[in-house]
Amino acid sequence: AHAWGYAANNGPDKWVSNFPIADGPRQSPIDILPGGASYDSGLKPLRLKYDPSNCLEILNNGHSFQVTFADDSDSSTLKEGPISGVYRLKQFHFHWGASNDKGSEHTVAGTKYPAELHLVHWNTKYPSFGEAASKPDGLAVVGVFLKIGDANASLQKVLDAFNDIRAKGKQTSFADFDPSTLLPGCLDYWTYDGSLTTPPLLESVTWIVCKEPISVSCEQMAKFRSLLFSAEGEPECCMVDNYRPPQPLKGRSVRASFQ
Ligand SMILES: COCCCN1C=C(N)c2cc(S(N)(=O)=O)sc2S1(=O)=O
Ligand SMILES: [Zn+2]
Repeated sequence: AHAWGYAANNGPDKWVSNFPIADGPRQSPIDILPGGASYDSGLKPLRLKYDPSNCLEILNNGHSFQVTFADDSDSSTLKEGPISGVYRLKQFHFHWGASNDKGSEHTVAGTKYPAELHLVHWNTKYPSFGEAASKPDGLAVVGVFLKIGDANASLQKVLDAFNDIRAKGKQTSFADFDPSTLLPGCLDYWTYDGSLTTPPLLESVTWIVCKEPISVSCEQMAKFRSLLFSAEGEPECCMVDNYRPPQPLKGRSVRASFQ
């Protein structure tokens, strides 16, 4: 069976055949309707503390690129917000479009952003990431929209590593990067219970989507699109449109940390 991807023959509409949970009750992403979200004064501010020395490497996994962190201690963590306990940062990655009119996974009243950042954290009440990934409260992903504007100096550090990871399976060391430099100034957020947006689509994610986007320039978006879905020696296939479209809300409520 061919692996999952984003092409016509293996893309989001085909995932259900190998991953039936694709039609489950708490799938992600969703279209966020600000008018339909309910303000919850009990929601705390996000408490993010990241240690740049935990940054290990950057890799092209064939469906996105990700920056991986050492998660053997509580030095890069997410606390408070809608969650209880301590969640450790495992990796961050992005989703983006072939053009600036699409690319984000979550949408806001139908608005698509050119890209979306995901910071993936796992609940330390479980012994490992792999264990956590299958539990309903196992993961917490912070989503940040990217909007066309000024070049983003922090993002540029990540893009400068792309020449070493252009093809699927390539990886290179990537050190001393502080992912909090990729966060917007205001950390107001929407939150809801959802899933991984890629196979295995596990329904284990507390989603925390920031209302305020960060900036990315057109040139920087072009750099994202210079990556390849394909491995070295295969016909070149540009890594673009690696996003799953919004899924049915199925009765879930979306809460807002702000009025
Ligand atoms: C047991 O491992 C299960 C899969 C592990 N992961 C793979 C992804 N493709 C993935 C996508 C994620 S997303 N787009 O929902 O943030 S988080 C995530 S992940 O949790 O890092
Ligand atoms: Zn993602």
